[in-house]
Amino acid sequence: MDKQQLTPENILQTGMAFWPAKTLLCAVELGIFTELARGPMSLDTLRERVGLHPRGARDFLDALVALGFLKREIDDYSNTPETDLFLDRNKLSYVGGILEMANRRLYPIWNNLTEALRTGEPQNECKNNEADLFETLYADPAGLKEFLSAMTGISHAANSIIARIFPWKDYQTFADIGTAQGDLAVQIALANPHMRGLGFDRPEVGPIFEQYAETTGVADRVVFMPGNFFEDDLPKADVVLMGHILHDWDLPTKKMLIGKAFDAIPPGGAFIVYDAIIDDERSRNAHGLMMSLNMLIETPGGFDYTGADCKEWMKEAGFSSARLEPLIGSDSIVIGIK
Ligand SMILES: C[S@@+](CC[C@H](N)C(=O)[O-])C[C@H]1O[C@@H](n2cnc3c(N)ncnc32)[C@H](O)[C@@H]1O
Repeated sequence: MDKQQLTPENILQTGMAFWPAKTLLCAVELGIFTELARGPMSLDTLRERVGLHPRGARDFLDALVALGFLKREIDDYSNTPETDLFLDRNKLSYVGGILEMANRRLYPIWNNLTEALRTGEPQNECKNNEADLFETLYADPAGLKEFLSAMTGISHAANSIIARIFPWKDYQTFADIGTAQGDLAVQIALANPHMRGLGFDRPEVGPIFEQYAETTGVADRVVFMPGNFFEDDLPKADVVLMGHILHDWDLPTKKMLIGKAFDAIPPGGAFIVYDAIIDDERSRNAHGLMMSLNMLIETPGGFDYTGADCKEWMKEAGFSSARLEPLIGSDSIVIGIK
């Protein structure tokens, strides 16, 4: 290619991408979208409600307009249809939990990516102490709530699709392993009134799961089972699911969990694995590859993997077939049939 046709645009946009990211994350932290969900507001009213100094307020709000997250008509600011639906904390459709966690935890620890790349060591709350991440986060009730809500935020869109595209009519029961707040279990139950299931997770998660199942109206068909997948067998069900579980752990643990899933389902049963699965050529799913870098920063041995990797591990565990199905964005599922 002629050098004159080259531009540095992609390089500069990516290098400076923390500007728009941090602008949006601050807006979520400040509750801008929740405030504007009450109705359009002038600069001064909004500024006072969320506590902004006059100096940066106008540029901040107009930057959010220019980024496509707010609208401004005459002198009033309002949410866009997307920010009103997904970033108002008072709506069940809120996905900002993942952005709150990104702002408070991931943004500072990603500042140590270079160190993680040089040492191979986690850079989060478990840096230099070898503690279990979940035990550490869940020791603080606010940390527990933030993490579980973050999981709903990052998984909700894919959960709704899994609840619709899988042939649920052929099955009766499911067990979602490492269920967090339980959004996948809830979406399956909402979309498939004949299905009954459970969410399996560490005991601390129980009350938040149960409250979510109650609020969403499926508590009669979706229950919580406390457990530890290192010590316990997995609950028996026609379909076992693991969303964002395998990527947290090293290869021997991944294989152990796949083996436990195999033992938990009957012949003909299904095991659904769901992650930001990397394309087999490892050259297109940038989000999946960076999710793996997030596992480098967050865990001692976790990593994301390709569909081919996962299918091979399933076959090794005894599954008779395994297939990959893309979901939305960078997410895919791998379905193993026993
Ligand atoms: C990355 S989150 C994934 C949550 C959810 N499946 C999703 O996709 O949004 C991992 C989950 O595994 C759970 N978990 C971690 N260690 C566990 C263990 N030893 N036994 C059971 N669950 C565990 C955590 O509490 C957390 O809910």
